[in-house]
Amino acid sequence: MLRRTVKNGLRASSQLAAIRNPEQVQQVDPEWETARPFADLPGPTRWQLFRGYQKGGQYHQLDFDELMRLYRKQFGEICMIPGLFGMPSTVIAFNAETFEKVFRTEGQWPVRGGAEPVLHYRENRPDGFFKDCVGLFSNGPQWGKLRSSANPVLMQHRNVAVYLKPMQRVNRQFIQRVRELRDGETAEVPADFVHTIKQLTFESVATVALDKELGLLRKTNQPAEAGKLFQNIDIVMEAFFELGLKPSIYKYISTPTYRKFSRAFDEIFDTCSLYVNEAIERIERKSKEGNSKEHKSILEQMLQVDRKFAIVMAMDLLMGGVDTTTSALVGLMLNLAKNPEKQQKLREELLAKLPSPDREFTLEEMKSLPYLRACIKESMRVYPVTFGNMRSAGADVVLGGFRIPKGTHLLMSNIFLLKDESFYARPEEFLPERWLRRKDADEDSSEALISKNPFVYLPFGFGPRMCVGKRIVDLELELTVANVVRNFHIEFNYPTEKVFKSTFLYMPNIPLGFKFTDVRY
Ligand code: HEM
Repeated sequence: MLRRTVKNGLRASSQLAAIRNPEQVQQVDPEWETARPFADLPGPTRWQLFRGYQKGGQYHQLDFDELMRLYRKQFGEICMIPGLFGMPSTVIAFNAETFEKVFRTEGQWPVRGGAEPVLHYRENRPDGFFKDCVGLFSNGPQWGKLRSSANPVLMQHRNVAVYLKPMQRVNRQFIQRVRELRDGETAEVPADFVHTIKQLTFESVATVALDKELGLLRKTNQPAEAGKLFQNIDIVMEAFFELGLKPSIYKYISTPTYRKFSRAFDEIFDTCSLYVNEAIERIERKSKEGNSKEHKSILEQMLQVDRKFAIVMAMDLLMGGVDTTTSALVGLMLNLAKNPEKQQKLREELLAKLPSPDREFTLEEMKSLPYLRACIKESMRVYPVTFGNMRSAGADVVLGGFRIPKGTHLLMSNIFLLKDESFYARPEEFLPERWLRRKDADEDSSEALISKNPFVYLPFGFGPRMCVGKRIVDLELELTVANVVRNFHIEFNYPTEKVFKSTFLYMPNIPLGFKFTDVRY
């Protein structure tokens, strides 16, 4: 194999450099010859791990981040966790220099593991529907082809305008729903409010992926098949973490969890196909009537690639876009509730742009809300949505002084760095100011408050494989939080210890009895 120096690749200064120049990878690390062998990586033996997971063992029933904390304490900044029962062995790394090196050498088609249950289902579907279109959770050239078709539709700024109106409508329904749900006396919403937030994020993604308002936020007459789709996405996500993160024999014998997962997936497939077919009819009808929109919807643009692509993308967007955004929104509402002076500062920024309650944001207005953006960024630092990022090594690299062969599964966990004083001053505080540029800043901002290393904070991943929903989620979070804060004072009068439980994602784990009182204009 042709081996070149890795130096140039590691010097690249921006994410774009790696995206534009995949040739920088496939090189040999100059430290390789002197590094320690892979087999010397610290970590538990298979037996210690197996024992540890049994009842009474040290790893038994630990939350994901408790487990990470313990591994780090026991084995240091990099360790090797052997695979059990068909799971791949995984190297876990906790420092930013390692992350940078992995991302800089990830190659043209970065490989991310962890989605095996989805791939297993799709590759084994009897009708072979997914044979030549496995979806964005695949790897290699298959993924590369799909992602090149998805990027121009989903990652372009000019397409953001397409989401604005439907998301505004969903937002109006959500505000109305909060008013219906809150208690007449206490103004608190019910403990299961997370369900309503999930409906909101589901509706928001569906307006993009299916070009359809599903009506889940309505008080009555919620369409049955939309409710079923919502439920099935929930089932799939829960089973996905169970099958993907815990040792399981589902690839060899269909376990009850796998059967539940695949049944839900069958129904998701049927409903998404139905909605896409409806959309095709709608679009054709409009076109015949000479009524086609100037700006094509996302689904119309995906249908231009082909029908199968549109269906698979709709499924992937629904899977990727509901729990993640729910977690981010809950975190942000909690941070604003617990920091009323920051909430008020945000409200002042919003009301300065939109002094009247019944007007809606234009795209132009959305562009100049620096404090809102800072609040969102800071909230995902305080309450991260994922524990970090995953890759398979794209080349032979030296990490933490050890040789890591190409293809090794890597889990890069940044959760501890986000709360580390050497990266973020006053790390436990919610300080949106730390993300403001100098011109928007005040006394609470300081360059010293924020990490200089761009690899510490990567909530949406990195490079060509980064979150394909990034543009959607930016608009969705900005619009939703802006509308909630200009309509309501948010309070949360309960403790916030252990608010989130971590599996692969951090999901809310306590009753969410937020108090919403109307803002008086
Ligand atoms: C706050 C919300 C969100 C967060 C924190 C988030 C985070 C991430 C991360 C970390 C990745 C992996 C990136 C990498 O490997 O480099 C990812 C991938 C992905 N996300 Fe998101 N995401 C969010 C919202 C969304 C939304 C709203 C959608 C859909 C509309 C979405 C769809 C996807 C898909 C399909 C992938 C796989 C992309 C690929 O592998 O090519 N995500 N996301």
